[in-house]
Amino acid sequence: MIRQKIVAGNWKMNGSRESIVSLIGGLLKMDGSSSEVVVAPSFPYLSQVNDLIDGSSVMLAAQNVSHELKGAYTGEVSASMLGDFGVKYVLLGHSERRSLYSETDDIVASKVKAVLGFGLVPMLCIGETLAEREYGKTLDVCERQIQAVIDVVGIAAFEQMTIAYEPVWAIGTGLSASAEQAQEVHRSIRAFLAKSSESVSQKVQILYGGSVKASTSSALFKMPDVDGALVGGASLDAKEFIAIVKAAG
Ligand SMILES: O=C[C@H](O)COP(=O)(O)O
Repeated sequence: MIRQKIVAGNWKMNGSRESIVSLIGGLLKMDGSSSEVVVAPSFPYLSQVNDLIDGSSVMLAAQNVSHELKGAYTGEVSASMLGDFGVKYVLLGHSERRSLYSETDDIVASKVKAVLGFGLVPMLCIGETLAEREYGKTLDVCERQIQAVIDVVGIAAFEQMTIAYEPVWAIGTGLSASAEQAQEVHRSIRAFLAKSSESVSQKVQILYGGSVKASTSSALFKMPDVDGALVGGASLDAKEFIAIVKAAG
């Protein structure tokens, strides 16, 4: 099955009104791409970015959401609010949220449910730490993180989702997984999904994230089960990010 590639830039807690005008200005000069290009600014900039990308094919993502739908939850942002600002994708379960903000598999699953309820697309981030890889637990961890979501929303919901495999040891370290290492895990994730539904496993886009750069991206994108990239640091540089999008085709 042919799956469209997605190249998503997770800006994390970076940027200003000014830097965003220049970054999006750079991205909009890009020639047409057959891949879907997505940017994920911090909450305060969603509206600005939504205006700047209006009329282009660039899509908007949020980096987090509340699992609650509305009410007395000071400081939280709901899925319906994200929908109001043109958000299509929501990153969920990023390892920084899991490790720094104690997001458990159950919390991530409830966020996925909230996001799906408003017609947005969860981008479910999964991946193992270095210690887990060294103990041979990579697949156990990825499968546990996915199963927690299947248990709450069901396998069919994965047709409306994307998965980002991001080995924690590769995030922000400059140590990208090799294309072969990524392919091996992506293939196994798809095989795991196939145990619940073959057709869903073939449709779901599985992105790789972790120190993706233009120089390493072409090899990654040649892998049959790598359907794009979730890019952190390199997405803050328009030239580098465009080069990654071009590598995706
Ligand atoms: O969401 C993106 C990942 O955390 C990757 O970040 P990175 O490209 O800076 O390693």
